[in-house]
Amino acid sequence: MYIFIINPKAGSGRALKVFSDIQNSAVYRQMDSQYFFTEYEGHGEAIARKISADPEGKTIIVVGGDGTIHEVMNGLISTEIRIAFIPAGSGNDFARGCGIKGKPEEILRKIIEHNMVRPYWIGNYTADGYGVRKFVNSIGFGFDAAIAHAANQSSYRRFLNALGLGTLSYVIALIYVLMYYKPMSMELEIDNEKRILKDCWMVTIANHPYYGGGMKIIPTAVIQPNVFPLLIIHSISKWKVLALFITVFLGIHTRFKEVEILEATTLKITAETSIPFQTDGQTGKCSSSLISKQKEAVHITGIDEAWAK
Ligand SMILES: Nc1ncnc2c1ncn2[C@@H]1O[C@H](COP(=O)(O)OP(=O)(O)OP(=O)(O)O)[C@@H](O)[C@H]1O
Repeated sequence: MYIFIINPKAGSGRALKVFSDIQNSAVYRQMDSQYFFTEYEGHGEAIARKISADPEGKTIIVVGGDGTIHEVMNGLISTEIRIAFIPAGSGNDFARGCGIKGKPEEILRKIIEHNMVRPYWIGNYTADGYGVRKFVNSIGFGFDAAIAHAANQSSYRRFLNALGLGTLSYVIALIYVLMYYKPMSMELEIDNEKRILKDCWMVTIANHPYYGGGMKIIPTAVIQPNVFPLLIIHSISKWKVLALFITVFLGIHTRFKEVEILEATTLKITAETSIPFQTDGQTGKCSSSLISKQKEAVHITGIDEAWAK
């Protein structure tokens, strides 16, 4: 049984058009399927929780953006269920990271005909000691989270997303946040080794390279169990941060001496003040967080042959 979860708001309404095209396709008519539209923020999580309570023989097909797949993964109570993703959001970094390519109908055909599955290890995090939540693409603390927050709040984001210029809204937010943002003091405990960074701009952990609608924030990130890469930017001038972010688009920002890329199995972040954070583009604030990888992989289907393992 294939169960679609569609976010009608994703991609400024694009998910509705994508799902309507899917329903008109020949492949959809052959499928034993059901569908649910999300009706409010967090509804994707509630639907996924209910479906995955009885996972046998089921595949959830998410039609939406990174926020929708984030909700669905957070709702899963079993990793036995298969997950497929048809990108219809404005960023779609999860699809890039997993090698989900092609037109919606082609992806649907791969889901039902190729039957290939790839394990994917999502991340766990806590914020201020509250229950464990999951991140699918990345979690970031500091400057990048402040940018994501400003972009999410902006009036121009919807308009630019509708024109397919989602990354431009990120760039505008970046310049705006750069004007007022001040680096923070953070204590990092990386696999039990403590470091105090007095002038820390950002710390980002990624399950695959893509971020902010196609930027390769950690170009070397690979889908793997147990270990995650973390990128730290600290002790850098404002103007150099701007230069650094321009080079993110070329993937050469990691050559700056102020950029460190490490690997860890656990990371604890603490700060005296509240730090902005973003998980898969959704934002919040906290003064402590613990990050690790979920032990069991989730099973992703609908991927390109070259990516299947
Ligand atoms: N019916 C709804 N009304 C309002 N918001 C909704 C509804 N259903 C889901 N949402 C919210 O929509 C938000 C945005 O969804 P999503 O991130 O998938 O799309 P996007 O922002 O266009 O894509 P991306 O994150 O890839 O840029 C999610 O955080 C989700 O909670």
